[in-house]
Amino acid sequence: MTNIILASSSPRRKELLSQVNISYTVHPADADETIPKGTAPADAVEQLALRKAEAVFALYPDAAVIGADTVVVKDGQILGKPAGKAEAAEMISSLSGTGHSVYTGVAIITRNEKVIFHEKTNVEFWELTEEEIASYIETGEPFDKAGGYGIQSAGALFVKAIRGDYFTVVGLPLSSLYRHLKHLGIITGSFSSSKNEGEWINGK
Ligand SMILES: Cc1cn([C@H]2C[C@H](O)[C@@H](COP(=O)(O)OP(=O)(O)OP(=O)(O)O)O2)c(=O)[nH]c1=O
Repeated sequence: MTNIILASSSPRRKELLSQVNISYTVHPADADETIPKGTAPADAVEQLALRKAEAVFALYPDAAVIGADTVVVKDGQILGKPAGKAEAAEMISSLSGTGHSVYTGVAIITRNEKVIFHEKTNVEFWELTEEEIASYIETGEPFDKAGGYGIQSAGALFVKAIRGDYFTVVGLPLSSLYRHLKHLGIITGSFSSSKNEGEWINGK
């Protein structure tokens, strides 16, 4: 059985893999996350996911390593994590009352295979008041999240409609990841009732 390693520091990605009882450990990737200006969103998330997976695969050549990257795209512009309150306010205001896309790229690397894919989910926000935006920023939620919001927490209140996999927005498209892992023979199609919490093997 191939060991699965999640190359991520994201507590959400870890929680998501635990939710579906896939056995795994976590080793955050130390990868350069800069991408050339003008890179298309789908290419950007795939390249970054691959970089993260490659960085960790170099340490565990017998494992199946999963890397992922998420960005928000509004009017063709890629929004990563806001650097401060002003940028968070700018990002969330730009999403208010309109639609945007969330792209998550995933790379799976094993000794014999390298699979890279992305999923896209469209999200529509209600019109938000300045007060809502300001008080949301005070919660501190925006700063480690692409686009400055978390759909899985209070950011849920901004969402009018969603089309696509919810989990792509949270940071790991679970059902397509499962299908790829099964296709590669890394997991089987059977489910276990015991929850796997996933040990940190580095960092946290
Ligand atoms: C839009 C959105 C993003 N996010 C998160 C998912 C990702 O963790 C983060 C985007 O940053 P990423 O760079 O994709 O991931 P990360 O830095 O958190 O973790 P790592 O690179 O170590 O894997 O934004 C949410 O949690 N909820 C949301 O609704």
